[in-house]
Amino acid sequence: MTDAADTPTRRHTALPKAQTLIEALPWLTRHHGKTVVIKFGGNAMIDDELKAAFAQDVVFLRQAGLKPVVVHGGGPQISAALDQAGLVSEFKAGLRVTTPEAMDVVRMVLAGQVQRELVGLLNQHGPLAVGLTGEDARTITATKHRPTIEGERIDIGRVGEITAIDTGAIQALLNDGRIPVVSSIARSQDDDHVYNVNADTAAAALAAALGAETLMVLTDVEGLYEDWPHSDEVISRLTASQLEKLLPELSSGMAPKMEGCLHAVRNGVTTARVIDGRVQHSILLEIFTDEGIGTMVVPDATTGETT
Ligand SMILES: Nc1ncnc2c1ncn2[C@@H]1O[C@H](COP(=O)(O)OP(=O)(O)O)[C@@H](O)[C@H]1O
Ligand SMILES: CC(=O)N[C@@H](CCC(=O)OP(=O)(O)O)C(=O)O
Repeated sequence: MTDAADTPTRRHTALPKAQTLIEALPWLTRHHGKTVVIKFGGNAMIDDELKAAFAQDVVFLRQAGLKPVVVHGGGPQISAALDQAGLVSEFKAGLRVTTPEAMDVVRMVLAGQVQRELVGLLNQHGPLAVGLTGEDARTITATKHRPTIEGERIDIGRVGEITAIDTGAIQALLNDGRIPVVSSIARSQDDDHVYNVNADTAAAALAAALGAETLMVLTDVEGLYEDWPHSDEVISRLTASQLEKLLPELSSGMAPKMEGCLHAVRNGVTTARVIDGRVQHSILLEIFTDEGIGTMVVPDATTGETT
């Protein structure tokens, strides 16, 4: 009698699965115990299936022995809520002009809606995710940010420039096996109010402060385009110095992302990657296979292969 495990059909389906698992072994070994900060952009949260796949990937990383920290955005969601409240959305230097009334909406949408939804999706897999904002346990402290446009410093309201990160609460959650989900709102070092911080900037600052191995930024394009918007040729790899030269040419949402990547790799993070959040399971493909896509930024001194 033939053993079921030996039937041709069984061999046919089981072997490719085993090969896929074995292919992941070097990456599992390399990343075990490492902290990965994942920025999930508002524009990448476009449909329910993608959000569910994102949650699966993050839980997979946790179960594979990595320490994922999620920092989420919510730009489009904030714009929709402001619109509903009859408040205008205006961006200057890539940042939302945030009046005190707009700040209430930003806080409500990020901490009360987007973060809650992600925590809920992650916790469908177990009691893992804990949501916090930069206000909690003084995780992110900021002062008023005054960007310079055409040589002039401008006032864009309650937008924060990060002055300090306290990683204590996040480290405690990681040590307890939890997945922190952080909203990019900072406590003010100057008054009792709070500040709106760009989520890419917050993710990069947290990655550096946590000594993360990887910063992964999920967005709604394939990576950094060489000649945007004229071509969709993706730059696959950049050193910190090469990126620094490109920064002045970058516009809109890409500027804070790439500034964040530069900050991260200049402050101890081994790689910073911008990847396409519209591709299901893009996190797993990036971490555990050689199918990595998107743009990878590495520190200047890196000569060896980093995948
Ligand atoms: N060089 C570039 N390469 C790719 N995208 C760019 C570039 N410059 C600007 N962009 C714009 O940046 C957007 C991503 O930033 P953003 O809208 O803030 O997304 P997120 O919500 O993920 O943070 C892209 O959809 C694209 O419109
Ligand atoms: C100061 C500032 O611009 N804050 C952002 C915070 C959310 C964010 O960054 O969301 P995305 O990652 O989806 O763009 C905003 O108000 O839209």
